[in-house]
Amino acid sequence: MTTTPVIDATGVTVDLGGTPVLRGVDLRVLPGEFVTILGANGSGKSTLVRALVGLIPHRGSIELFGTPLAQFGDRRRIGYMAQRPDMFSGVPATVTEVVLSGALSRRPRFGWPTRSDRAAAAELIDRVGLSRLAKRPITHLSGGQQQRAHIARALVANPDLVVMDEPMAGIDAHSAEVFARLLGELEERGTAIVMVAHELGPLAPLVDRAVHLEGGLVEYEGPAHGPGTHDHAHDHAHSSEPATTRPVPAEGPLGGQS
Ligand SMILES: Nc1ncnc2c1ncn2[C@@H]1O[C@H](COP(=O)(O)OP(=O)(O)OP(=O)(O)O)[C@@H](O)[C@H]1O
Repeated sequence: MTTTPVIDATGVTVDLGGTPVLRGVDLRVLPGEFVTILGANGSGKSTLVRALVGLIPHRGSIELFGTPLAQFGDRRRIGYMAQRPDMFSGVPATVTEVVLSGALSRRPRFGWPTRSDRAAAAELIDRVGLSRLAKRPITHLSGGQQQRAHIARALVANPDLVVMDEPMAGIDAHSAEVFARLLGELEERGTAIVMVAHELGPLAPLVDRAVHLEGGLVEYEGPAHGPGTHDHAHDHAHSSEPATTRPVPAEGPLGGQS
């Protein structure tokens, strides 16, 4: 029996402002896989995830859950978190409203939040440590607290695919551990995760595969090495690199955990 990939992208090419930003990227993600997109600033990471969720036009082929992107209508199966999400910055929405909006936008028909939507939102707000701030306008929260609210928003509809662009930016060590536990639970339930990251920290052991972009091309694809995936003492003894996950050329087949 073959498993339908959650994402099957071939030759994804994107031009922005007349400049080629992605130049034929292939990406295949299976249910339950956690793939991290790495690369220097400007290498095309955000452009790739935005193309994958249909936010910007592309050439090449993208299929989600076996359906071409243009025909894919089941948006509630996808939890997306943009880089530095600021869509609520001009709106006096509370933390609860922001998190609940993640459930509403993924319902087939727009409607009032159901009791289970509210329960799911309250649980996630609690998990990310924002219960005390649930009724506050999101703009009154610190940057890291807002980031945690947006993480809760992306996960509230129990998606089958989570796409996140640098969700760890600005969140503290304890919140990163909580986030790792949430993602670990999703991964166990078969949710696929695609995450743009510069540092993985406690997420590193969850990652199945790293895709490293350079100049809009896949420069490396294979196991992610870094803290949590191999010996820390070895890192400190033999490397002066910061505590970040840096892929190295693969020796084994793709998709394996080192
Ligand atoms: N609207 C645009 N018009 C023209 N060029 C753009 C546009 N948006 C992005 N770019 C360019 O596309 C390239 C890739 O940008 P992208 O945001 O995908 O990079 P990134 O790898 O996510 O970087 P970072 O690590 O800084 O978030 C950059 O060189 C950027 O300047």
